[in-house]
Amino acid sequence: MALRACGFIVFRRLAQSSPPPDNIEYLLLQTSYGKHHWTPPKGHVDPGEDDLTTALRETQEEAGLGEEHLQVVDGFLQELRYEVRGQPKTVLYWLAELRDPKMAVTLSKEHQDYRWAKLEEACSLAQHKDLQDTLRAAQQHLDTEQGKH
Ligand SMILES: Nc1nc2c(ncn2[C@@H]2O[C@H](COP(=O)(O)OP(=O)(O)OP(=O)(O)OP(=O)(O)OC[C@H]3O[C@@H](n4cnc5c(=O)[nH]c(N)nc54)[C@H](O)[C@@H]3O)[C@@H](O)[C@H]2O)c(=O)[nH]1
Repeated sequence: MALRACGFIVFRRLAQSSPPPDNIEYLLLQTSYGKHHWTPPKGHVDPGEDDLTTALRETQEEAGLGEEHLQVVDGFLQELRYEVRGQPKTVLYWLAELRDPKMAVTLSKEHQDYRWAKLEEACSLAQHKDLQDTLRAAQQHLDTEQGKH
């Protein structure tokens, strides 16, 4: 059976020091195992768990950010499919804004570092094209939303 994981592209908006889109930073975490790759908070769906619950649980466990700290953005959900050690894996990412941009991130043992990165730096850390495309889609979504107000 395919592996399945869910998580959040978490972003924060900096105070109006820089104009959009440079006021947006994305949260990436670096694993403390394997090749020390960077991804947004996410993880495997537990048996019987629904996808959004997994995304919230993993974001709490991996970054210390709970549902009450996040504002989920309507209308954004991306599905990635790739192979891990010969097994197909599906990853779903929702998009959420950190309500208090100054709130600290608390890592678990699974990660050794984190970064709040603007789009281009986030894409360079992400390395995989599908994750880069997802980050760009998030930025596009936020740009469009911002244009409406
Ligand atoms: N010691 C050790 N332990 C490990 C290792 N591995 C796992 N553990 C244990 O598993 C637990 C994690 O449990 P959860 O948190 O529930 O799951 P996830 O969050 O899903 O975490 P994973 O790391 O399993 O999965 P991915 O992030 O998907 O990385 C897997 C591969 O895919 C590449 N990859 C990553 N992202 C993308 C992408 O967007 N696009 C594409 N195309 N490729 C991408 C990436 O470069 C890598 O090569 C940990 O507690 C460890 O105990 C390991 O190598 N050594």
